[in-house]
Amino acid sequence: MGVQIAPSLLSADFARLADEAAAVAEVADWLHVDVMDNHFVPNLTVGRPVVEALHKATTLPLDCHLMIENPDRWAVGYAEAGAANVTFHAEAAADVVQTARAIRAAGARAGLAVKPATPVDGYFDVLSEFDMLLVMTVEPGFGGQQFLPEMLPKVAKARRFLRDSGLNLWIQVDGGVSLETIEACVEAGADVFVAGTAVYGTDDPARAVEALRSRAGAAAGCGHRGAGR
Ligand SMILES: O=C(CO)[C@@H](O)[C@H](O)COP(=O)(O)O
Ligand SMILES: [Fe+2]
Repeated sequence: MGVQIAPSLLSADFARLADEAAAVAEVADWLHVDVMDNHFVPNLTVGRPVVEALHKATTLPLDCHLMIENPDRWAVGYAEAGAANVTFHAEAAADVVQTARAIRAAGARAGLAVKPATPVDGYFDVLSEFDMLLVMTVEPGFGGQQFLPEMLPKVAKARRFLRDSGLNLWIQVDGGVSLETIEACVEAGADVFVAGTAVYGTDDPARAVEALRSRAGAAAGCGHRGAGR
């Protein structure tokens, strides 16, 4: 599995989402859409109608990160809306396995996200139900926060477990990922990189994606687009 770069629209211009998606369409692997409900996190962004509209507006696979309560009820709707990946928070779900199965049955990949304070070990026994593990490298809720390097051992531990058990999941990192932090993430075992500020906070988002890919690819030894499974 190669390096995947997923620019986060959270740092884009919300009045021009289709244009912002188009700006990275030739160079990104996925487009990361942060769904926040103002309950699970103290911020409110977009929901299913915007995901449906984006699905029509871009060819990029949509990587939906649900920061919402009761994903057991709502997550499947994002798969039905056309998301390629639907990732929900372990802390918010009553039954992570049932929810993952519902997402997969609706045709999307399932992702499990953990907040910085949540140990990952408690979920090792359910990872076979998932396509991706998201290790948050900031407290979820806002873009532009400082990367938490103390999350890297969590990534490394998860990668070791996946290797030892022969499971083929992506490990995504999200929060404060930049040219300064991406190499350490690769070295810890991450292979999917969400970047908001480091992409849309620049004058040239496409170039920023390419720079992140080349730095991650150099550290991983395989950076070309489409190198994923
Ligand atoms: O899920 C989140 C925030 O909760 C992220 O996806 C942010 O959008 C990342 O933004 P940067 O830290 O890259 O600016
Ligand atoms: Fe996110």
